[in-house]
Amino acid sequence: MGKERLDQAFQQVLSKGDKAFVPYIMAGDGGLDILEERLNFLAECGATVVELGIPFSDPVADGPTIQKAGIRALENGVSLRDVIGKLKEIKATRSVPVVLMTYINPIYAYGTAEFAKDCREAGVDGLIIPDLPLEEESIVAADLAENQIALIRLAALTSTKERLVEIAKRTEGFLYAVTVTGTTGARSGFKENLAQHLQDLKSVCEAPVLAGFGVSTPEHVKELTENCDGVVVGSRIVDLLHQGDEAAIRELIQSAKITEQARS
Ligand SMILES: O=P(O)(O)OC[C@@H](O)[C@@H](O)c1c[nH]c2ccccc12
Repeated sequence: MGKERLDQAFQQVLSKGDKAFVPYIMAGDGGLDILEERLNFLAECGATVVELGIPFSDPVADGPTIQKAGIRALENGVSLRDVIGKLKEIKATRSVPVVLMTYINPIYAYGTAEFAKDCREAGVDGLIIPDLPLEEESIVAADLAENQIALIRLAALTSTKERLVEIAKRTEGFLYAVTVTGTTGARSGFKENLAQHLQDLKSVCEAPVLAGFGVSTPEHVKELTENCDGVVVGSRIVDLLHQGDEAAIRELIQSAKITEQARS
C-alpha cells in the first residue's frame, strides 16, 4: 500500500531494464463509471502507475486539453469526494497503483486529516499537488506520512540548484521533472539542455526521476528516457482516450519498454 507499493512498482520495471510510463487521466471524463475500465486498460497496456487528475475549477498548471477534460468531468458533477468513493469501491479489483493529482484547495476544503485517511482507505498510493511549494508542505505532509501516502514533488526548470537538491531529497515515490516552462500540453520539441538537466536531477535523487509535460510521441519517450527513469504523459493520453484510439495508447506506453532483442 501507499509509498511502498509505488517503490515496488518502479523497482519491478526498472530492474528489468524497462522505463516507467505513467499515463495521466482526468477522473470523471467520460463519467466515473468507466474509471475502473480505464485503469485496468492502462494497466494492461503496461502502465507502471496511473496519475489520476481531480477536476478543478481553477487549474492553473493545465493547458487546453486537460482543462477541457476537467470541464467535461465537472459537467458530469464529479468531485474529489466522488473520486475517492469510487476508488474505494474498486480497490479490490484495481490492478495498478494510483497517484492523485489535485490542487491544494480541494484538499484543504476536505480537511487534510480526513482526506489523508480516506485516501488510504481508498488505496491511493501517492499525491501530486502542483501548487504546494516546499515552504507550505506542512499543511498536509504529516497527515500523508501518517497514512503512508507518498508526496511526489515537482522539480521546475527554473528552480535554483540548491532548491532542486532539496526537492530531490524530499520527494517520495518519484521525482516529477517538469520539462518545460509553462502549462501541460503537447509541444514540438524540448530545450537543448534538458538532457543535462535530467542527468543533474538523477545525480542528486535516490527516487526514480520521471520527465513530464509535453511528452506525446514514442520518439519523445525514447529521447527523454535516455537521461531519466521514465515519463508522465497527460494531454496525449487524454486526447487518445477521448478519441477511443486504444491502439495508439498501447503503442505509446509500450515505447517505454526495451525491445526483446535488446533484452537478450
Ligand atoms: O499533458 P502533458 O503535457 O503530457 O503533461 C503531463 C500532465 O498532463 C499531468 O502530469 C498533469 C496534469 N495536470 C497537471 C498539473 C500539474 C502537474 C502535472 C499535471
